[in-house]
Amino acid sequence: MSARNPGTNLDLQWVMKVRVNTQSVLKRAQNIQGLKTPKKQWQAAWLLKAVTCIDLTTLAGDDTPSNVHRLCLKALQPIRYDLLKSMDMHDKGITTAAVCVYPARVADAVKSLKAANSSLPVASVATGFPAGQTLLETRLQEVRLAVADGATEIDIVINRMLAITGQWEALYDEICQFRAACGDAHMKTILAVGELSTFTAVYRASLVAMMAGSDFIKTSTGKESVNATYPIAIVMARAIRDYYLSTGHKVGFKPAGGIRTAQEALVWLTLIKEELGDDWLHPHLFRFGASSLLADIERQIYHHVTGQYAAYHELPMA
Ligand SMILES: O=C[C@H](O)COP(=O)(O)O
Repeated sequence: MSARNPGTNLDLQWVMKVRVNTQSVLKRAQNIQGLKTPKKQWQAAWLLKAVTCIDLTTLAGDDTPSNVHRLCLKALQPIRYDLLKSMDMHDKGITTAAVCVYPARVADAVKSLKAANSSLPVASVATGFPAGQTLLETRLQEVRLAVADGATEIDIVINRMLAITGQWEALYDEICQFRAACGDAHMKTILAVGELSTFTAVYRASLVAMMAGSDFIKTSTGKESVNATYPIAIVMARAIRDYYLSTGHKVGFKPAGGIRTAQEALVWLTLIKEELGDDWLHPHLFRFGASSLLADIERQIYHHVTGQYAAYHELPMA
């Protein structure tokens, strides 16, 4: 990951003066979706880039040490070796950016990666994921325990009640406390945008999260009914850009929830390139939070290499 965002004091005046123009955001999103995405070998290259930006995720009630182990092995060899060899990419060390699990599974992931002699980061969701409706002390302790178990990235969820009711100072204070509890672990702040009522609220929550020292802002838990959408991403990307122009600190962006196809991944990369520029097209500033995107990307790469579509059973998945 890159240099950390140290955060700033809460600038409430800035937060409150923001107004987002819904129509122009929707128009921009349509415009981006209409742009041509790369084809042939350029598409394959972009898809490999997408792979390196995935936080390969399992966040299920029935997660066990063995499926976390499989997830880790898949993160370390995300694309079948023979396919990479055909593209002369077999020796480029392509892995996903991280694995992402529940706090209780962090130790399993750390153990599997260590056994594989890998330093791939383990990200843990925390702070009462997905609802964030546990007591503050419990949420803080969850962060500390995940870090103690070896997580080097923590995906916190914000207290939506504070954002929905406009208690920005209280939200800032909570996120600052989470940042302190993270210590050296990088903090991604999940806004759960599907539960915030307006684009203006999304922009304000993004700003507050960055002022409080988030290293990334992330759209969703994947458990809300509305997760990562392109219009919301534009609002968050503009907040990231404005924060960078004002403070000089680059904050990363992580869309998450419902991103399943290679074609969507290409649109997301286009959106980031258009809105934030090439600096953000790297895992230290951009991640996909996704549990099943990799399967489709590997399938498209199989098609690129062989000219045929693989059955899902031909590609070993986490
Ligand atoms: O942070 C990651 C999300 O929970 C993943 O959501 P997904 O299962 O819809 O890909």
